[in-house]
Amino acid sequence: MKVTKLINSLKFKQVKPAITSDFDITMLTQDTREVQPGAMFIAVDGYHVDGHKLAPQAVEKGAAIIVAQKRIDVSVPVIYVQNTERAMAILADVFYQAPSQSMRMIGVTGTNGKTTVTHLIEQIYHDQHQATGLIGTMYRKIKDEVLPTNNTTPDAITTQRTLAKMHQANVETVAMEVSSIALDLGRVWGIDFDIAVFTNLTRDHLDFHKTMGNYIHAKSLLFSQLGNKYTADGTSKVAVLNTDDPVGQEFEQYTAAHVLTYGLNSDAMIHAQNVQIFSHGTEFDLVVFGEITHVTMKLIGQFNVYNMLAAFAAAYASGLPKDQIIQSLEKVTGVKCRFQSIPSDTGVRVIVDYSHTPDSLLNALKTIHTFAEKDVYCIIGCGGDRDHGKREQMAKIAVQDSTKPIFTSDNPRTEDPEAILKDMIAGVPDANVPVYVDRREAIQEAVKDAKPGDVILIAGKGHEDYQIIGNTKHHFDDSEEAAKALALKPVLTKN
Ligand SMILES: CC(=O)N[C@H]1[C@@H](OP(=O)(O)OP(=O)(O)OC[C@H]2O[C@@H](n3ccc(=O)[nH]c3=O)[C@H](O)[C@@H]2O)O[C@H](CO)[C@@H](O)[C@@H]1O[C@H](C)C(=O)N[C@@H](C)C(=O)N[C@H](CCC(=O)O)C(=O)O
Ligand SMILES: Nc1ncnc2c1ncn2[C@@H]1O[C@H](COP(=O)(O)OP(=O)(O)OP(=O)(O)O)[C@@H](O)[C@H]1O
Ligand SMILES: N[C@H](CCC[C@H](N)C(=O)O)C(=O)O
Ligand SMILES: [Mg+2]
Repeated sequence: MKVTKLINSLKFKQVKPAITSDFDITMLTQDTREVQPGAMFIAVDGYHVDGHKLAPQAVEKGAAIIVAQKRIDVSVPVIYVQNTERAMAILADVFYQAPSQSMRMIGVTGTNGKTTVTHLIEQIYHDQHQATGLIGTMYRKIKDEVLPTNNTTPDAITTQRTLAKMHQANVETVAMEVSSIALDLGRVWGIDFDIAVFTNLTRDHLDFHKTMGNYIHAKSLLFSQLGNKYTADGTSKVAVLNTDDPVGQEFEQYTAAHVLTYGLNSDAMIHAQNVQIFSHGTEFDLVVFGEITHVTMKLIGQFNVYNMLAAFAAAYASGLPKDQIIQSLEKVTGVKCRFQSIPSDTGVRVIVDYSHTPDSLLNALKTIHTFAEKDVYCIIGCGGDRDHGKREQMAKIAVQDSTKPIFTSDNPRTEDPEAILKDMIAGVPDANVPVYVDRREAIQEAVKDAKPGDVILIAGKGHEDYQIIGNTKHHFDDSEEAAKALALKPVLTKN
């Protein structure tokens, strides 16, 4: 793409020295390690490194022009802007030819349920014979092609590049997780969302946002940035809000789009009633603008009723027929390592779950209690370099809502695993909870000890196939460890 086209897309800037002849930009990047000849390098002042200091390195590697927000001394032209992250979002959208405008973009935000809801949405549109795309915690997915990801919501350039590939592959609908951190850092400024979904809000990421007020504000940006588009052909913008959550009610005020509300409360436009939770599924009556349909789903738990309602509402907002959406949702068996049982003939049910916040842990345990007959083990740790305040809370929930809590390590990252465990124990000074720093040992001991009829929840790491100790990722997979431990137990003979 010609450099002048990119420069012109930035309304307010200074170019020094002025460009005298137009030339081609081969790539956009914010990372010197990726620079190729003819690149536009965007300098970002990050948490660890200031990209401005690395601009000379980018030039050495062939960058043809730099975007900066601080004065720098380099031998190529510099585009000075107020904020390079905002410029990056705009430039990436223009460079990749605004792919989000050609596809139905559904953004999902909230503390818990984003990965689940995006997968449910993907399933619904897949069943409509639409080509789908997905961006989220586990991967980026273009139809059936799975690409790795570093972040739940990647940086603006990676996201726009991915969206462009999706558009080239004729993807029609994209379900995308939008994290509060991404919203705060402006990673999604360049995306034209059509439907924005709010799941719920409870404590998380306070290491980053510092206060719940800042956290809520970051989440609200998805709705305030949605804009408005009122048309008669069904392409209008819609904010899908869980109004059982007071934060969802608050967000009604922040959006100029149409609002579609959902929840268990009968005030919501789309709501569920008569919820019945079983050990292998959930049933409820779905009420859509007064019309009732009985739904039998394979996903377990009240929290999954909310996820179903969110996905249903998003698809309904885009104009899909109610009965077809329900058919898709009824057949979904689950999302990887979100409340997923490990098959075994031992009579012990092991459930791997990605609950790594107080609220999600509580929901997972409450759900287990609706069907557990005997002991409930809860193997739980807390991530290092993350909010310290949630450690005591999660420890308390494990002790209060399971009969056999076991504390262990999650991803200690650069923290001392023993110190993280101490923070957890401080939340339950009077409880005598077994502690295994080694997560493998915690799983082995629980499985060895459990009797038929018991349930073991292994919480916090879900699909992660690694454990981060220091700065190194070691292979570790809760499901794999649980299966190995279960294989050593006697098979239950049925009379
Ligand atoms: C706190 C945070 O969000 N950090 C993100 C940030 O990293 P950073 O600020 O530390 O970057 P840095 O290392 O200081 O580098 C600054 C700049 O210099 C550049 N650089 C750096 C080194 C070099 O040799 N050359 C170079 O050009 C970098 O490309 C960057 O542009 O920019 C990086 C590139 O975009 C992100 O990958 C990184 O996410 C890290 C991995 C992370 O862990 N983020 C978490 C907190 C996060 O974003 N989580 C959310 C929520 C998850 C959820 O709940 O589901 C998410 O969306 O993933
Ligand atoms: N609607 C919900 N309300 C509360 N808890 C939920 C909900 N949906 C899922 N959970 C719990 O949260 C865990 C994570 O679910 P999921 O991965 O769908 O959320 P997420 O928002 O994508 O999380 P992350 O921020 O880590 O990407 C699940 O394993 C489950 O225990
Ligand atoms: N996206 C979340 C995931 C946390 C998962 C948990 N296993 C942990 O490491 O704390 C984060 O990076 O905070
Ligand atoms: Mg997720």
